[in-house]
Amino acid sequence: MAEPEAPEPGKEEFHLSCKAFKGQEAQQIQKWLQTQVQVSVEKVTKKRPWNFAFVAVADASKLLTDGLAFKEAAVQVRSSKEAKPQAAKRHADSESLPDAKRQKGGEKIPILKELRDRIKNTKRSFDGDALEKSAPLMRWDYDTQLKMKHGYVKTAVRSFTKLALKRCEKLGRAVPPWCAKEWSQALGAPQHCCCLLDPPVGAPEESLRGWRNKCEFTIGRNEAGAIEVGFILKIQSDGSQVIGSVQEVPLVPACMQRLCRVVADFVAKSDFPVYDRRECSRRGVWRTVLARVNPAGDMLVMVQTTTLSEEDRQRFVTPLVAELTKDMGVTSVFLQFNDEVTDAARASAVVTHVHGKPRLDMPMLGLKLEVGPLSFFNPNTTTCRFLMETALAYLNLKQTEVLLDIFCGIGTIGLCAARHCGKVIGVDIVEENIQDARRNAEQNGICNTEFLAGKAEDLVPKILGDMDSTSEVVAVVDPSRAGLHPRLVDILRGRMQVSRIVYISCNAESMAEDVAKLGTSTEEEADDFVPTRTVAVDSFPQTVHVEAIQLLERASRVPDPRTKAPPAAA
Ligand SMILES: C[S@@+](CC[C@H](N)C(=O)[O-])C[C@H]1O[C@@H](n2cnc3c(N)ncnc32)[C@H](O)[C@@H]1O
Repeated sequence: MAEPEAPEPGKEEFHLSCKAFKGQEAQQIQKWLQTQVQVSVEKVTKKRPWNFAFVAVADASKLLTDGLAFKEAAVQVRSSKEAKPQAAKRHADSESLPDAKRQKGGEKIPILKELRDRIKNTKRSFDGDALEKSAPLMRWDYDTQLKMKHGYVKTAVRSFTKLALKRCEKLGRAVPPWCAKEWSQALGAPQHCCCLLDPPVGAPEESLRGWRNKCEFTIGRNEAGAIEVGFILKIQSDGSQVIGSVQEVPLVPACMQRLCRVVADFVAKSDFPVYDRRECSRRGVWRTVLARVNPAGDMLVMVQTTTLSEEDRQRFVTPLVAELTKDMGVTSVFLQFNDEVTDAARASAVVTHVHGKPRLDMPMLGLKLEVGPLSFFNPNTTTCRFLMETALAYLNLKQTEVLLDIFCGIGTIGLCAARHCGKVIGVDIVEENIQDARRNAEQNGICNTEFLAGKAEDLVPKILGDMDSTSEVVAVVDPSRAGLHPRLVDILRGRMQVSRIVYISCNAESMAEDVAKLGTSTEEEADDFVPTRTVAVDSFPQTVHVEAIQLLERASRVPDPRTKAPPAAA
């Protein structure tokens, strides 16, 4: 974080700090100084997240009185000269920053896990704007962000052995060899890591901003009560929400920022009210807007309302479509009806295609993929390519192998991998994803794929059970944040046809739990998995999120780095 600009020389300058300053604007501090403390203010330097400010005042006597308080919280006052030597310590002291870790070269890299935990704990009482909420890493340059993410994934890799040791103790079994310190040392892995860690894959300069290809905006009211289309900032105790503008949010592409303004104007002028989310009401019409954009700038938009009669629907659909399709690149418009308490509609909610093309083209590694409003697609088109390339390198497929693409979405990984292997079998719980995957295979002339809808934990045992024992299977798993179902872990570990697993995760902490389980079955003699290589891929610049790719191989195929002994016969 940049230090605040110091006040001009020659003025009486003070460093004020107070926990209630956090989230306040400079004008609020200035107003308090003038009206409550009654000092004449020359200058206030303060940024919103900081809990401190630099002020220059004409008469310091009132500032230096005991018991100075802002919103009933004590204010500490020091002269700026006195405060300066503290500046280096301030990163760690500030309530808004995670503890920093000093690297060998003297550079300080904040610890991402602490920031993530802090954000999780203050979710409901968040007191900032949409920029701070959705782009909390903005204050660090991108190089530092990438180091923070690499460090976070490294911490997760370090926990593989700790979690495996705990599990072995619980199961009363011996610890697998890859947990030994000597294993890590012989491999030349980073300290306390049981496997190699590749350099992180970052986003290119041109896609550090406006990278989201899909956003879901809420239609509601901002702090001042005006209609706003943007991100939820706060949920109040009565169920109402405060919506923050996305006009300054760097992850949102300019076309979607414009869309939010256009929809807000349209809603403000419409005869239908905004949906009131308070528990005592839960009435109204306008709820959310979903937008997807492709690299060509074509946009798909889905507007969610409560269920309307055909007559009411007709009253606003034509003018809404006219407004949306004026000059924003909107090529598809959908409506969704949702009468649930939350805006997360059920899979059975009615979705109607009301204008334009029914699908949006998403090019990927030479393929032409198509997505609908509800299909899953990686939210960052640029880094999705890097993610696919890295996953393919980790998969290292052979023509004799079958790729099991578990949690396949619209088939992105499987379709990119299809020409490198004998067959792809994809599984996803969402029927629309599977239909898209089949259509995508057909449109790209890919004939060696099969996509099945259902729960992975139910379908994968059947798929592997139907294969003969000599089949060579490689699995790629890309689950949601919760990680793998225990039944899926057991089946992947227990079926010897599965020789490698490439685990793609948006939550390295749940992945670590699964890696420990895949590496330690109840049977000590079993040929369990060994984590062999990891990499962080940053698909989410400016946010606290990162993807990790982990390769796991059967112990019998991994040479022991301590003895350089060849792998045991598979
Ligand atoms: C992180 S996405 C992965 C998408 C895909 N691999 C890609 O590259 O675009 C997780 C996917 O898991 C699916 N899913 C969630 N729970 C599931 C389950 N129990 N069984 C099968 N699929 C599931 C979701 O529908 C979603 O498409």
